[in-house]
Amino acid sequence: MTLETPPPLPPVVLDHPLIQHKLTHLRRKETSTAGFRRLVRELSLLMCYEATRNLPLEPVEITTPLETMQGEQLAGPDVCFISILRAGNGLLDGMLDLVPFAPVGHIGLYRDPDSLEAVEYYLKLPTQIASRRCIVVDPMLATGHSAAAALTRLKEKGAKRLLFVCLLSTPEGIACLQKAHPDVPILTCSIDRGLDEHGYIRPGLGDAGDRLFSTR
Ligand SMILES: O=P(O)(O)OC[C@H]1O[C@H](OP(=O)(O)OP(=O)(O)O)[C@H](O)[C@@H]1O
Ligand SMILES: O=c1cc[nH]c(=O)[nH]1
Ligand SMILES: [Mg+2]
Repeated sequence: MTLETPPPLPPVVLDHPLIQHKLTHLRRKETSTAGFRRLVRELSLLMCYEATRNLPLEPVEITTPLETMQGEQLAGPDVCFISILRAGNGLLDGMLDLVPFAPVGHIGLYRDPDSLEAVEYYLKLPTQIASRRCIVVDPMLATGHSAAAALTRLKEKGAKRLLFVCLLSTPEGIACLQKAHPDVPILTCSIDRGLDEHGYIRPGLGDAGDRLFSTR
């Protein structure tokens, strides 16, 4: 690291009691597909509340039933969400409930089961990506390869202001992502113990995509 490169910010763990309560039920193996989907939607709504904490506001004059006043509104539609397919899509519904006007980009990545490297198969981004705040969502930060590859690709396309939001992370995944992208803050609901020999998060919640879409 050079003198000019500031050290990465420590990851922010979202320790709100509602988040931790819902996360515990999400992890349970007996949670049904319907329950899993409902919990991910609720969790993503709560995560979005935290992820949008620093969005800029601008003044706006409005009239209440009684008088005119100066209120505040979000300054311009500059935020967008980027979902890392496929499991990232599970986090979109709750986020879009709160920010329904936000454009959404998709990057398709799967983990090669042997090398655990990320393989890209799809990319479609909103216009003017360079001037937007990009909230990148994926439930799982395991080795960190998928998130790091997604952020690299977004930067290649011009994105400059990025934030990565996930449900579960590992110390290994955080280290990988911070090494590749020290400028990108990480928001997570939990830093789990680590990875097993197959690259799964332990204790984790299993395969997020399979549980969301009831595959396998
Ligand atoms: O940090 P990593 O080791 O890269 O692992 C995390 C990735 O693994 C999962 O996706 P997966 O490859 O299973 O694809 P899917 O979403 O289509 O199930 C998850 O949604 C992340 O994208
Ligand atoms: O534990 C893990 C690791 C990667 N992807 C998942 O869905 N789960
Ligand atoms: Mg998967």
